[in-house]
Amino acid sequence: MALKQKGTDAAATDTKKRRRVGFSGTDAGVEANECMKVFLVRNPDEVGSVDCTSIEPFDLNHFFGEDGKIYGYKNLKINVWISAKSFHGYADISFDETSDGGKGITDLKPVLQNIFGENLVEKEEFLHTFSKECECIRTAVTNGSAIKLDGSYESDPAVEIVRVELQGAAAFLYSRLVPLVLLLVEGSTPIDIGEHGWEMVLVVKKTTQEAVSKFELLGFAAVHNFYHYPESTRLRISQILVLPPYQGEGHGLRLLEAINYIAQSENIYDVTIEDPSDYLQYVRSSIDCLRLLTFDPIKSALSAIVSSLKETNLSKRTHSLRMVPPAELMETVRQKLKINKKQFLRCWEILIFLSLDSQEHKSMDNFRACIYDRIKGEILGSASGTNGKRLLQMVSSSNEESFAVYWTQESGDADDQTVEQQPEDLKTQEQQLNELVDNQMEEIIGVAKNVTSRGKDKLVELVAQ
Ligand SMILES: CC(=O)SCCNC(=O)CCNC(=O)[C@H](O)C(C)(C)COP(=O)(O)OP(=O)(O)OC[C@H]1O[C@@H](n2cnc3c(N)ncnc32)[C@H](O)[C@@H]1OP(=O)(O)O
Repeated sequence: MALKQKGTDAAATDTKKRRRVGFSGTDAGVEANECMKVFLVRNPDEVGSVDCTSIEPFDLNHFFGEDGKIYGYKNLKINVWISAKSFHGYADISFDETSDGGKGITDLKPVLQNIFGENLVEKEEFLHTFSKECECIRTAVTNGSAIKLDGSYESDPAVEIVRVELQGAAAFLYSRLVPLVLLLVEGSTPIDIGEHGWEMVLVVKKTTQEAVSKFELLGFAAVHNFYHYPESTRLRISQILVLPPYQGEGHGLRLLEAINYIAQSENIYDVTIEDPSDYLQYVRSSIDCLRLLTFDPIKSALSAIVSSLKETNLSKRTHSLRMVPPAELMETVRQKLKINKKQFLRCWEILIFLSLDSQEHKSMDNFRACIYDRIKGEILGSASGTNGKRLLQMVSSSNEESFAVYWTQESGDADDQTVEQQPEDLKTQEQQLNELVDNQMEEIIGVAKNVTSRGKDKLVELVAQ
């Protein structure tokens, strides 16, 4: 890590020699997101340059204290280069002056250590890693087994998917990847590689020069195999990351397909994803809907619900119409496709939407009314009818969903007495519900569009049922 005051040489890194100046007024600090940049580099020539691939961490602020700010520096710049070959990092820190303007001078070293750990090295060592430390990917890959998926990477046979147990060389590789995981996978913490049952699925690109194979890592997923009573195993995708230069090229999708393939070929109980990001959920639902479009057992149940949505008038309903599939169908989907119940329910709504004519107002209104009733039921749960409930959470059965918290306006419940609520500050429960329904409709429409553009022929078959 190089720490330097602008206009001075490396010798000036001694903090004691730094000139201290006063800030006019209290030091407002600078957000880490504004002064820190991270670059992914493939060769030594790029080190020190800010014109190479920069990665966009979801939020650097959260590494820096409660308010995400760095105090005591003028014109601070933190540039970190990460090697795409060994995943070592080198940090260059520069600033004009330091001064305690009332909030101290943030000690940057421990924060960077928290993110980059032992991967962070001095410049000279970092430059050496490009020739010396290229082996960690190759060693991990050589210990793994390739997964061949039909139609996958036909256009680029150099790209391979490899499955490795998370121990030895693979565990070492994972430890090198931790900083990228922390920076790019929101809310992540390093997985405990000492725990039994972890594996990684890697996407790598192989180049062979002078009979020596070299591998470039494009992405990976960390997957946990855990026991399911009485005698099966579930697969939980804990972290999935496609390196920024390669995102949007289909690698995330292939990783998910490879994991589905493993689950089906080894008769795993089902596949779950731990707290999926919105985009990952979108990619996952797109794939699962496409798989379900050609899965015959869903067709009759789907066509029955579609018919009732076309015929019923739900606008004056006294009880809710539920769009849930039959329990035995959920079980068949789990057994054959390894799609867990929660995920199948999501896809089920998307498939119903895809089977409806968006120009037919009645069936679309009915569809929305069903989504509304479902969300309302999830939120109010057993408390429906007691509208005064102040705080509610939606908890997933598969332990993979986010929580939602709602306040309602009505009082009367003992809990309400503890919170001072100004009616003008609150949205009504109805508004909150409608917002949620709008968001849900947006998600459904987003996936439906993608599925339509990629599976037109399969869709024609489905709608013709
Ligand atoms: C559990 C967790 O880890 S949650 C956190 C997930 N990870 C992150 O957020 C880290 C940063 N992001 C990433 O690493 C990646 O963006 C990921 C893993 C989320 C997705 O991987 P990517 O390689 O970027 O996505 P990929 O290219 O495979 O797919 C995305 C696009 O291809 C489309 N696509 C391509 N082929 C197909 C196909 N056959 N069927 C359906 N969709 C397809 C997808 O629909 C999507 O299109 P769009 O965005 O243009 O509408």
